[in-house]
Amino acid sequence: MTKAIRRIGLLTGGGDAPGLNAVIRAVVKTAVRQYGLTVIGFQNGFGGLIKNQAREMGENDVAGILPRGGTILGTTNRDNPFHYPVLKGGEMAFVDVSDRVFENISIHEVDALIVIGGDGSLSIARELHEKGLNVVGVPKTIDNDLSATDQTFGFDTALTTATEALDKLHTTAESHHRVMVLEVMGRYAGWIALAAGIAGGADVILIPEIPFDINKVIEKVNQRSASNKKFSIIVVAEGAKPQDGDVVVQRMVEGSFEPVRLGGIGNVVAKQIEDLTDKESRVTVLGHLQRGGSPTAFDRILATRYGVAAVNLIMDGKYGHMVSLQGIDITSVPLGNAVGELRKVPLDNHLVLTARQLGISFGV
Ligand SMILES: Nc1ncnc2c1ncn2[C@@H]1O[C@H](COP(=O)(O)OP(=O)(O)O)[C@@H](O)[C@H]1O
Ligand SMILES: O=P(O)(O)OC[C@H]1O[C@](O)(COP(=O)(O)O)[C@@H](O)[C@@H]1O
Ligand SMILES: [Mg+2]
Repeated sequence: MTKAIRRIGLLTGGGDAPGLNAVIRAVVKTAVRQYGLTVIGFQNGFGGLIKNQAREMGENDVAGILPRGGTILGTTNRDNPFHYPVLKGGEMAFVDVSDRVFENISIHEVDALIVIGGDGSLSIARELHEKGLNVVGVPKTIDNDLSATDQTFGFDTALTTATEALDKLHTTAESHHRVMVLEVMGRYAGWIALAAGIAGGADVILIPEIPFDINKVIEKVNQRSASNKKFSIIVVAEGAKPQDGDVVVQRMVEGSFEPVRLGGIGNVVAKQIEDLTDKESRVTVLGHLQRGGSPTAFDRILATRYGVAAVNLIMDGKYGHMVSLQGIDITSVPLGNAVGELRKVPLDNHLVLTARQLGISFGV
């Protein structure tokens, strides 16, 4: 007979996304009210599970956090228990410390763990499940590039922030007859740029999935000038690249599984526009503003539904699964599916087709 569930663990991993607190709140409320469980929150992603930084969480601890951005548990994009940095003879080495995770799980008598994270955190969750831990996953990323769910929470808020930025850039672009470039997040997938570009009325959208030709971008700007539209708005994903070049790397983050941080393509595009046209151009890099602030109503609802469903998955004994949005239903998929291929923008996606019909240029 399977052991009765009395205590569950919870952590948030990877880059934060608006809505994490809404998931935490829903997990605690459902666990406590519906099933009479005790919830242990591990702090700072897998770091807390490795270093035994944990605390019990009751309904009072989650009061008032629904509209708050960030995560009250803290997070990190380091601290992989299967690839953990330690100093050995003055040199940094990466070792497997996953046994510590099992020790701490046992210290807190946790029967099952909920991991809220992106492809990285969910990959670790899958490995821990393969090693015998009762784990379920909740998908998060503002990039919306997890293929096993129709949408991740955080994306709608990031999209709203990017759209508001485009609205503001429009008024100043119009006054100064300038070309305004907005660089948004999205290292492998251009969902934020694409959706915000349509919602914010951009003239050019540059995404990682469609390498661009700067001459085509300039052609669009010049066409607009010729038709008496003296300004243009360009939205570019940080992972966009020219057909004859590569992505622009901003920095390397030591100790990170994926150390490359992108950024700077907006400046490259703006400089080329100034060099090759008679227009002035300015760049805005939206950066982490997209990851901060209060989640939209859509993200609060999605995150809440995910949190409730994750506790139900545990009670159903569906370990090694992740909650997933399929159409309007919350279902579950194996963690293996969740961390397979990233969901990039297909070239025949309805948003791409809509943009093309509106005359928005993808720089090709
Ligand atoms: N493909 C992968 N397989 C295993 N671990 C990974 C992988 N990618 C990232 N990680 C680890 O997962 C953690 C979180 O990854 P990160 O990409 O920052 O967040 P997210 O969970 O949002 O994808 C980091 O500790 C990183 O070392
Ligand atoms: O937190 P950092 O190191 O600045 O990372 C920035 C990256 O994180 C993201 O915001 C989200 O990525 P994850 O979903 O993998 O956490 C990317 O869009 C961006 O490239
Ligand atoms: Mg990741």
